Amino acid sequence: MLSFVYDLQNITRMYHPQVPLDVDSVFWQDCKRLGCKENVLPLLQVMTNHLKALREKWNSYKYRFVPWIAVNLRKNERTLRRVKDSSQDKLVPDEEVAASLLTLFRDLFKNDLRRQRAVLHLLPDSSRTAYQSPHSNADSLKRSNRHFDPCEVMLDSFGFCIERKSSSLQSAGTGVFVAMGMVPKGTTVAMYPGTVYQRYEPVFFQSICNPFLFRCIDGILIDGNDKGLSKIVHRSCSGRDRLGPFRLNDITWLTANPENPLAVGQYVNNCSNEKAPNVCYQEFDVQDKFPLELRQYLPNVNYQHDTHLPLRCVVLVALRDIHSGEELFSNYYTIVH
Ligand SMILES: C[S@@+](CC[C@H](N)C(=O)[O-])C[C@H]1O[C@@H](n2cnc3c(N)ncnc32)[C@H](O)[C@@H]1O
Repeated sequence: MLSFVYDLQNITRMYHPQVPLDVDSVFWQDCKRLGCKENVLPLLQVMTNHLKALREKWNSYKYRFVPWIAVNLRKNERTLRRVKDSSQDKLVPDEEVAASLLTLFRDLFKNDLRRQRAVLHLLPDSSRTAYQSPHSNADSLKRSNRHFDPCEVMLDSFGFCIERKSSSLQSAGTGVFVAMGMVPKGTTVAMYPGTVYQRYEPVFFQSICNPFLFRCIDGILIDGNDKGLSKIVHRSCSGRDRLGPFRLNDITWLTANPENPLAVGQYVNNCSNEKAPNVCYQEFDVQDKFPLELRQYLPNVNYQHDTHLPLRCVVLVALRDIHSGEELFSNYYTIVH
């Protein structure tokens, strides 16, 4: 045992050279009084640090560990979202979601006209005129002369904007907050970006150590991880799906400054018994009539090229009015009865 303790002390010395092992501390005196031949204080410090690191890792991982979910879900009743039928999962109609996205995407497009010349050139006259039409209010006039930050555009279009920053929950990493303005109940607050996999498509390697895999009710998966293999796959699929100058999806959500400011929904944290959910996920299939020039802001891409299915997106919708400074919390688990 003592040799084991001795080894650990040497390890402590290697990793914590600042820990004085032979200090004549009160603790060491107590150890000696208890008959210990070695100073176990550094050993205890190392063990405490390791246990702390392990506990943090577990706290962050447990939400993906199926046995933990099975045992604990019912204990945390508040963290469950229950819907009677999968058809009742949607809080607001698809038309409302589409209208919100179109409003924001049009404003983002107008804000970026200088870079959109090649696309603009190929649009029918009516659409081109609509994007280039003189603006009515003073704010929009200013915008026509200057390129605004996407978050400013969002604030102008929706009356609020969101941002990523350190979560208000301990050891929950990054979260998403309402940075400015107020989000009315039923509004589309964010989008869940990522590569879309049909239920039969391979996702094993991308899923390793990946907390960003979102499973839709029908089994479609969205990989919202902005690092590693997931990032490479998303970039590759996005580069593949181009139509001349028309980009059909957005890859800037993989960076710190997404062109579509909604595309940070993958960073929304799970609610807890203390923090009630204020947003919920809602699936949204992009229809063929969605304007080609605005698809460049869609943060999702199909893994498979020749799928005839509409592109699956997931949006987060406000469950109540959410005020500036509040963090967004969703339900990671929806139970369909
Ligand atoms: C989809 S990610 C959310 C973004 C994450 N916060 C980050 O910074 O990468 C899911 C992970 O966030 C962490 N998380 C989410 N909700 C949490 C909560 N209520 N308490 C602690 N950790 C949480 C867990 O590590 C979980 O695996």
